Amino acid sequence: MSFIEYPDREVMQLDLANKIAGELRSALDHQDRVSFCVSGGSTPGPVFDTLSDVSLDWDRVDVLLNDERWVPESSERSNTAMLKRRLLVNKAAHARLIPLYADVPTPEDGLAGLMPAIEAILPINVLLLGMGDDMHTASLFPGADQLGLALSDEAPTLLAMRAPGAAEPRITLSANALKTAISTHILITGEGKRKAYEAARDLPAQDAPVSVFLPQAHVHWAP
Ligand SMILES: O=C(O)[C@H](O)[C@@H](O)[C@H](O)[C@H](O)COP(=O)(O)O
Repeated sequence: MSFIEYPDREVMQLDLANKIAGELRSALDHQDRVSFCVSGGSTPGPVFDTLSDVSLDWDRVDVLLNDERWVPESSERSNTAMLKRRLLVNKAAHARLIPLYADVPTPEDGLAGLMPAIEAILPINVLLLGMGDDMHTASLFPGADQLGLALSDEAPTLLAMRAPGAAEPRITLSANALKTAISTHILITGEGKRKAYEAARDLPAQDAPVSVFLPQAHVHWAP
């Protein structure tokens, strides 16, 4: 595990984009296809902007979200729409998006159709996680209805998730699926998330789901 502190967000975003590009290129030297699993939310956008214009064999890269809010792409809350605006453009437009949303009423309705394509691209080559002030990551929220299962060895690859801290029903990769990652990066900004990260190191997974990834993660932080 490593904690990398940057003087400002722009330096961090550029450095992390370069690190991820290097890891993807290295994986592409050894595999026909590689998988890049990314967080939604508001923090990773500038990293995606930089990555989208990096030269690599994007047509051999499978991109998927860690999790998704169960909303259509027309919603401003859609992580899929954000990904299509910020990452899957320019050179990276040639990447293949593995969907994490389907136009059915609930995430439970979508699981069976979405799961096979995700299982087919595991293990993850490069994983980019975010974190909330409540120490959730992906949609593994403290107090979530299926958190225990999602953190367990028996977890399926994909689960529906509802939580007091989540504005809408979610779908999320399980901890097991996310922990297949060969390289894990966690991207956080601001004093609140730094304090949350420091607290998470000493808390059980049920209270700090992000903690299960810390031993193998490179945590990138800027004020
Ligand atoms: O769907 C989501 O919201 C994300 O996948 C989630 O896990 C995110 O990474 C954190 O909530 C941080 O979000 P911000 O980057 O917006 O603070």
